Amino acid sequence: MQKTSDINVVETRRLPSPAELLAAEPKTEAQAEFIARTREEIQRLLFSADKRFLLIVGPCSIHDTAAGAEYARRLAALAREVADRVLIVMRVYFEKPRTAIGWKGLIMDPRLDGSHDIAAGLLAARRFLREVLDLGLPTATELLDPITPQYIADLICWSAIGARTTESQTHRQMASGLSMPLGFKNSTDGTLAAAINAIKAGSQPQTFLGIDTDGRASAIVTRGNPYCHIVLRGGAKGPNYSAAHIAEAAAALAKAGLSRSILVDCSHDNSAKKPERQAEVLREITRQLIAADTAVMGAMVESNLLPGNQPFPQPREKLRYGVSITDGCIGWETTESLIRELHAALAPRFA
Ligand SMILES: O=C[C@H](O)[C@H](O)COP(=O)(O)O
Ligand SMILES: C=C(OP(=O)(O)O)C(=O)O
Repeated sequence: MQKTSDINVVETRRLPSPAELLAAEPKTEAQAEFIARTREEIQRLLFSADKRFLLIVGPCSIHDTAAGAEYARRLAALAREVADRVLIVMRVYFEKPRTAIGWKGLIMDPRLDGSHDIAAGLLAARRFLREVLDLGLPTATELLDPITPQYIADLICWSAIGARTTESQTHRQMASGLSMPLGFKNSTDGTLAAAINAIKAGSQPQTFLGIDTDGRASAIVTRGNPYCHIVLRGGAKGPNYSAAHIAEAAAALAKAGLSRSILVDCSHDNSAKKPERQAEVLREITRQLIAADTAVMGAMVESNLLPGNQPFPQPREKLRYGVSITDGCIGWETTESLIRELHAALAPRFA
């Protein structure tokens, strides 16, 4: 018979089922309690009276878990110092959405060589998340492939749907079944409508195709995620973190009957992809926060051990330790002083 399917498929590699991976790298009772407690704290910060500031900070992507762990240790110590006014959550990003092509993250290609050993990537991701949680540091990630959550979502405290996928029904349905507070980024063109529609869809019950914990194709029936919100990340026309932009976004949310909770991503088009500009974005939203009632509940910053980024692909042995291979980041020294500055600037809120 004439072949009509799999014409462009070279190979189908079986992966362990989610249940098998969870059994190989199980979460502990203490980790489960920490995750549940932190998700509740984040929910309170975003949607009710907790005045603390939510700061999601960390590398654009984790490509070297040893450097990631060093970063996590430094951040955990600092997080404890500022915990009275700032809730710090580490960016632990394993899946990278690409504008066109490029390395798609540790889960998809853990050896950074195009071998795409996804089974090893999923295991590395779970191991690394558990390491971060054991430091007492909450975890944040972008969920990109709709199958990934079955393997790692139980270890995630906050998640994002990225600017390139906020308009996707598949991702909105996935969000409706996720157990953690979740931010939809505004679209890459800077418009808010897709994110607002995504919050509506993500907070409703949905039925869609997915896999169960044994990896069997299944109809997944969800309850709706009540903790969806928007993340402003700027767009093709420029940044969207000014007081006027925030007021406009808050009005659009209110008009749609949604809660006025906003996070600002200091990176991406809010910093014109110039990592050092993130400091100015964070300072500006802190000023807004102190000056008046604002819908901004927190921010996101891309930071690594060392500043900037480095070209990739290149041979692994030539990569500089602690430097991003995706978007440019601020380095640890700047990160530390910026977080201390934020903590000091927030004092009037707690007077
Ligand atoms: O945060 C990461 C990047 O901005 C995103 O993955 C897109 O990257 P690219 O435009 O380099 O493909
Ligand atoms: C890809 C990211 O952001 P955005 O979806 O806003 O481009 C990111 O935060 O890594």
